[in-house]
Amino acid sequence: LGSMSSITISYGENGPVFCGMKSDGSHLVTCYGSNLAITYATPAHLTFSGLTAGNGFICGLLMDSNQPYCWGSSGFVQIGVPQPMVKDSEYLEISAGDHHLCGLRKSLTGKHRNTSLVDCWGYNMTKSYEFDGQIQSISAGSEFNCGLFTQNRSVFCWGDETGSGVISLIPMGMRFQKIAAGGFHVCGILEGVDSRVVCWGRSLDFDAEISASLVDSGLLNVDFAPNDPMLSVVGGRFHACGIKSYDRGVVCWGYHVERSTPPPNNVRLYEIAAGDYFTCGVLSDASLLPVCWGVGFPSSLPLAVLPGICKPKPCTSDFYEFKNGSAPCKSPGSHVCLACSNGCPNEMYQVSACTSTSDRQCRYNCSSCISRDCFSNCYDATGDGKKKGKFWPLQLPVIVAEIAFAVFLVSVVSLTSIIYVRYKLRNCRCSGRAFKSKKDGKIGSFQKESGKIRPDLDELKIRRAQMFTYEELERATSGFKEESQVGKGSFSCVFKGVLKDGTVVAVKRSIMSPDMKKNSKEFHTELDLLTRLNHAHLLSLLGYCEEGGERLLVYEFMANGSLHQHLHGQNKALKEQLDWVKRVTIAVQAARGIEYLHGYACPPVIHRDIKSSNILLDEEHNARVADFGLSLLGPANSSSPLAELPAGTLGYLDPEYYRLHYLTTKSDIYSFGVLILEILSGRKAIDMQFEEGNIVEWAVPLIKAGDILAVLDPVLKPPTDLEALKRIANVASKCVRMRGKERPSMDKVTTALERALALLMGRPSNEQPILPTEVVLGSSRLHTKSSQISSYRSTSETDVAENEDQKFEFRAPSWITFPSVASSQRRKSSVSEADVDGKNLEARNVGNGTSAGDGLRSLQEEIGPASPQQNLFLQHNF
Ligand SMILES: Nc1ncnc2c1ncn2[C@@H]1O[C@H](COP(=O)(O)OP(=O)(O)OP(=O)(O)O)[C@@H](O)[C@H]1O
Repeated sequence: LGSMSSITISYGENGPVFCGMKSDGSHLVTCYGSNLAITYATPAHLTFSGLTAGNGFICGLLMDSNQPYCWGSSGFVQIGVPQPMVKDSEYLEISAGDHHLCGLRKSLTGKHRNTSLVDCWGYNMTKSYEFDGQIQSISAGSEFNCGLFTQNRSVFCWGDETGSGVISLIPMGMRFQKIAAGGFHVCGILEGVDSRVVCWGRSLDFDAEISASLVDSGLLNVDFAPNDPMLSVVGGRFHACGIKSYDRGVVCWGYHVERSTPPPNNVRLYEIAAGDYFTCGVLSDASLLPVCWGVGFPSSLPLAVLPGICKPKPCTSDFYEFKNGSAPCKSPGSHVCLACSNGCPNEMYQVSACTSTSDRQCRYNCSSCISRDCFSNCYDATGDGKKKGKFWPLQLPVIVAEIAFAVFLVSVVSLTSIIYVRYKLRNCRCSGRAFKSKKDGKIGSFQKESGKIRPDLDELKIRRAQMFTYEELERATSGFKEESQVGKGSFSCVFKGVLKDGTVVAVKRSIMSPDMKKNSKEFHTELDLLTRLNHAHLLSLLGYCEEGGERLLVYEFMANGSLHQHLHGQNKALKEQLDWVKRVTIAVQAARGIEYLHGYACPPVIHRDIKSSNILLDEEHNARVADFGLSLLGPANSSSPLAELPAGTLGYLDPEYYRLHYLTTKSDIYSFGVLILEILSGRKAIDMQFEEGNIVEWAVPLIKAGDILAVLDPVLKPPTDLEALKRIANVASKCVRMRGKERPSMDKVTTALERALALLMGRPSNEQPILPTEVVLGSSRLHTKSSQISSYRSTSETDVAENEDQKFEFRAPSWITFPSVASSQRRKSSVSEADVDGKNLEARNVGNGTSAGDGLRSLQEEIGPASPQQNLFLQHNF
């Protein structure tokens, strides 16, 4: 949609893609997004002078031939050079709508010099159009196009206006600097100093009844076009955004759905481009990175792009030449011209006008500061004696008042904190004593009864991470001697240790690598996350030590090591120990741990390194997910991915994330799918001793062909009824689908695994909720706790019991804890096993629109016929 630019956004059922011309002056294109047909086909060696995009495709204007070249997929616009192409025709500008592309031919000469030709290709549009008058620029909407005449600065539009009314609503007698078409509307910036925006068309028609009813019902929000002077404007499907002239800030208007990210505050942008439901802009700083807002796209992208098109003529007045150290344009005599800002933001005055090489400069007016920015700037700028003299008399009273208020505030806060801490310390001492007495009394006898030497484990966990000295841990692990070592990771060694009080722990010691920064980062990530997370199937952190260059983490000791050791170790007996019920139980428990990370931690945690060596087993083979060194706090909404460089382990790494750097919780789902295949087959994720070394490539075709027996681990006898394992294999093959969007979410995976486990154990359960975790899975962890509580209660020490109860309350601060309820009980949503077991997943995705989605759909029904692709995209995104 819109006009040709250095950045563009394609949309459609295969997902959005942002493309931009590289910032290095090479005129090459770089793209980012989930439509593989576009990202894979992005030409690596073709150079372009500008870009435009439609539904599922991108087109660029080739630098060499001045002809369009398109890539991606479209049923209407030919990929490559669109045809039919009039021989030797060259274009000044191209612009794409949903399913069409138009190109403005280079100016004609001679007696035709006052005629303009526009060639279009695609849906309902393939034709050469001739217009009287010179056209300066063209801009494409969903199913129409508009042009701006050079001489009288008036706008004309052509195409299908059934849904938009853009042709009949064109404002008369207005002169425009530039125009931008959106889905069903057009906006233009008026000539003159006020550079106001005027929009017309049905999608921004605020009087329409439909808009009013949707706004009233709270399904959509509508903002009105601002009166601010604008430098640039772009149109999305039902919204428009502009860059304000005085501060290069961004403002959007039109419709936006509740869940959409608002335009960023306090950023300055050079250029913007709109997709259908989101918009991106290039930051006006040295980074030249895009930032995005709206629905369904990351908020920042890791690729620097050019902020404007290279044009083969010098910049006119009102424009200045963009320079970023290196030359932004390859061809000599070409320049990127950026519009000069007009005016200055509040509290500022203009110190220099826009020149041919720089924008106008503004400076804070220190005598009328109100905002913090202004104060800090003026404070910094007081090297100038005169200013200083003027500044202090005016601002001194304000500053004195502020300092007095701050001192008062700090005193109140400190006093409250001191009272609170003293109160807490008193409680701590009490519970400490109580605990001691418990240890001497009933509790001690309980521990004796259970025969375990884990006296302070729960106490440690309640206090979250305890700080250990290096000396303590060195002593606990007998000087980190080799015999104490129980495992080794890429950046750490793990030792078994016994603390002074008898607690058996695992101590993870970072290997001193040259990349200390990375070590330290992983250490702090894990420390930070684990002190806040709390779930029966996540490995608990007991403490840490950070002394000099040493980084140590102290965990509960998992007596049975890792799942990897069991499945792939030398000891065959270990493998046989894990029968089918135990293996599926481990899968369910690990799934619950991950489900907690994705669905109950806020914001969600993406583990990024799910694999069998990170699934640890306690003395009863209950699973805990471990190793959070790579984890990231994900976006609250999994439809808006993070832009992250890939990290993880080969064989488990989500291919979509690996190739596109596009990270959501669905990347963990892929790794978990690999883990299930590993559990079923006993094969490693990558094992080159087999002809097909990649477990996914090997197992998925067999599962799809229904040959489950060929996949199952030959070490174990297959169960008599294969149904449960078949279902699990099907879940795995859905988890490892190439496209993240098509993989099930973790709660659906957990439900399916729980039901398969019940089936395997001879309790087919389809409707009734599954028993609480620990009952089905036999973990003693919570039984221990409840028996502890009841044993405390049975004593006369009621105060002790209360204290213990308080401890349980205290265990769940900002993170939700749900250690004992089956996921099928937790979830109110009508997730059925069919979601993952096969039949309804896709259908459900499509039909599961939220109320906002319904709102948009009805809006679309009202304002115009949506193509099947549009419908799909709407349904998918809302
Ligand atoms: N709490 C624990 N109790 C018992 N053994 C453990 C514990 N934590 C880790 N281990 C053992 O140490 C091994 C290494 O763990 P670590 O988390 O450092 O690395 P990794 O996940 O195997 O590898 P990488 O760090 O390269 O991803 C584990 O596979 C496991 O066998």
